[in-house]
Order: sequence, then C-alpha cells, then structure tokens
Amino acid sequence: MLDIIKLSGGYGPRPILHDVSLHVNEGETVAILGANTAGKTSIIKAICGLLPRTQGRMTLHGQDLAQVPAHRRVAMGIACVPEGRHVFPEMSVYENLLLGGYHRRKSDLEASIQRCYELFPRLQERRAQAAGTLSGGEQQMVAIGRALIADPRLLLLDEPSHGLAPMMVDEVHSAIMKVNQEGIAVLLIEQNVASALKVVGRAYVLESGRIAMEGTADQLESNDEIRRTYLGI
Ligand SMILES: Nc1ncnc2c1ncn2[C@@H]1O[C@H](COP(=O)(O)OP(=O)(O)OP(=O)(O)O)[C@@H](O)[C@H]1O
Repeated sequence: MLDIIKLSGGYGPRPILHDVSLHVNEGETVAILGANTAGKTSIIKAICGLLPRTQGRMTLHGQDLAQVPAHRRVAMGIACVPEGRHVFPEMSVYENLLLGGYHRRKSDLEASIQRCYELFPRLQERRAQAAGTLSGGEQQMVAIGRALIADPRLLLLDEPSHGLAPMMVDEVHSAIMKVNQEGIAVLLIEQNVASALKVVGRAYVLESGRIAMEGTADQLESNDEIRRTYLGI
C-alpha cells in the first residue's frame, strides 16, 4: 500500500534521512524503531507531506505522493497521531474528535464517532469534558480517536506510549491491535522496543537516518544485536 523508495531529506541543506526504503502492506502492522534523533519522526512527517525537503519516491496504492499536499494525503487515507498528542485543551472530547473528520460528509461522522466510543468507552463517558483536563492516557485515546475519524487506511502513530503508565501503555497498544483488526494498516514509531515488537508483525530499525535492519518481530526479538542494544538482555 505505502512504498517508500530511497527517501532522503530533512529540514535544511543537511539531510536527516538517507536512502530510506520501506513499505507497509494493506492491513499490516509495522514499526520503526530507533534511538532518539535517529529520524523516526522525520519519516512520519515525510509520509504526511510535512518534511520540508525530500528526495526519492513515495507512493500510496501506486499513486505518486510527490505533488500531493498534506491535507489531500488525509483524504487519500493517511492519518497521523502526532508525538505529544496535541489535543485542543479547551475543546471537549467530542469537539476534538470531530476535527479529525473535517474533510468528511457530516452524515458519515456520527457513525465514526460511535465506532471510536466503542474502541474507547472512556471517551464516551467524558465526551463533554475539556480535553486538557483528561489524563495523559485519555488524551492519547482522543488523539488516536481523532485520527480514526478521518477514516484512514493507514494510521501513523508517533510514540503513542511516551510518558504513559505501564497499564495505559498496554491499553493503548491493545487499542492499536483492535484498530488493525478492523483492516487499518498501522505504522508505529516506538522507543519502547520490547512492547512495540509485541504489537507489530514487522519492523525496521533506523540508525542515524538509515535503515540498519529489518525483519519480522520474531526475527528482531531473537537478534543478538537488537537484544543487546534495545532490549538490554
Ligand atoms: N523542525 C526541525 N528543524 C531542524 N531540525 C530538526 C527539526 N525537527 C527535527 N530535527 C532534527 O532531525 C533529527 C531527527 O529528528 P527526529 O525527530 O526525526 O528523530 P526521532 O528519531 O523521532 O527522535 P525522538 O525519538 O527524539 O523523537 C534530529 O537531529 C533533530 O534535531
């Protein structure tokens, strides 16, 4: 579904990403793993059309994304849950969710919001509450819910477990698996390698803006270098 071939780019003349090639198949769950500043968020930004400089080829369902602006990529089926959640604190949970569907027909939105409440019943209980007053984990649910209201085929998640208590991490990861069971492909960025490998089928390891390794979750979990460097085993 998503094909990235030899993507290089960054924010100025000095590239951050170097010849990154990766793909996500329809309905797959894939992770990009790597240390701080490896360039994981920059890949997500490139996919969303928000990385200022890019070279290489990127296609979604075979369609070249080079000339497609960020807002049209959402309509094509790419939705992003950004690092740090970025909910609108003074707006209610319901209003935050609605924002995710700005490009959709009003008549389709209520059904999507109901689906989101089924996934996160706590959001239904708190639908009228200002999003800024929710716990970190609940705000993460709003951010994921808002992306789902866009009705994506590919969901990009940038460190959804960052700063959450372990129980919340499990809840967010099980929600990601449920989303995937509905047929939505997931590209997940995580620093928590051990828990990410429990959620995804495949992963890429990014080092200094280059893909250093790739494989199935099982292959990576049993790789000595991964165990030493990322799993501390
Ligand atoms: N807006 C920006 N302008 C200039 N440089 C940037 C910008 N955003 C990120 N960078 C640089 O790009 C490099 C990669 O950052 P990126 O956020 O993609 O890494 P990351 O792997 O997601 O890191 P982290 O896990 O810390 O979020 C870093 O050296 C960072 O300083």
